[in-house]
Amino acid sequence: MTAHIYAAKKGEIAESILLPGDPLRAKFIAENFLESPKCYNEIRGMLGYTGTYKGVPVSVQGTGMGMPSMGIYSWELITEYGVQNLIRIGSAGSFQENIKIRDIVLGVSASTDSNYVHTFNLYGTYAPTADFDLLMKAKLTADKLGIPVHAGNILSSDVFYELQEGWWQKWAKMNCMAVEMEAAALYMNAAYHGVKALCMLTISDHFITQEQSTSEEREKTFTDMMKVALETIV
Ligand SMILES: O=P(O)(O)O[C@H]1O[C@H](CO)[C@@H](O)[C@H]1O
Ligand SMILES: O=c1cc[nH]c(=O)[nH]1
Repeated sequence: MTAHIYAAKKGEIAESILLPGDPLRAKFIAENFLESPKCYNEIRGMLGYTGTYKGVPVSVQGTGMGMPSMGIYSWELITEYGVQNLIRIGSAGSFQENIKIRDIVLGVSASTDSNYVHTFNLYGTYAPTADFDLLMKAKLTADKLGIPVHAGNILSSDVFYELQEGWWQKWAKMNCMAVEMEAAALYMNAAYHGVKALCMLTISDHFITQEQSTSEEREKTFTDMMKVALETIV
């Protein structure tokens, strides 16, 4: 029982979990990929389910948008429910010409404009990083499934409607692949507690071409990423 997942009892959440920002993406995954899914959380509409995938217990939990929300859910899942493997499955905006709409991106590292790191009281600049084992397994799994992926640095931003002129081109110049809003906090919480985390993204919109996905597409059609994530954790 935690402040935000308080109906779930210890043991009702699996050691491995998928974390979409959108709770309805969590519902879609539970209903379409998990066997015998049981909803363990509806508090704040942040749906969480546990079922099995190929016989292995797996949970899927919506985290909401932004670092504070991801910070809360990942912290509670790790510290109160013993979750060990956390894979964020999100959507992102591509900064790069070769990273196209619907492509999948693995966040090796997550640059950020957030101040989430202040809580760890470090002297210097922390580099939020994916767990290497999960990252390697995701890449090998994607290869085996014949699903191409890009891997590299992503940006976790606090601001969706950024006003600064030319802001994304500067990140693009640093070879940053795409922007989303949660991975850096997830990587920090996982590192602090010694558990494994990875952020996997599907490109939902493109800063160069101006292409955009609908919210329904973001909820229900990023199935290649869902498959890669599930096959990575079983
Ligand atoms: O689709 P999700 O997983 O929510 O991810 C992205 O979409 C939201 C913004 O539209 C942010 O949460 C961002 O990180
Ligand atoms: O955070 C996000 C997600 C998708 N597209 C964006 O531009 N930003």
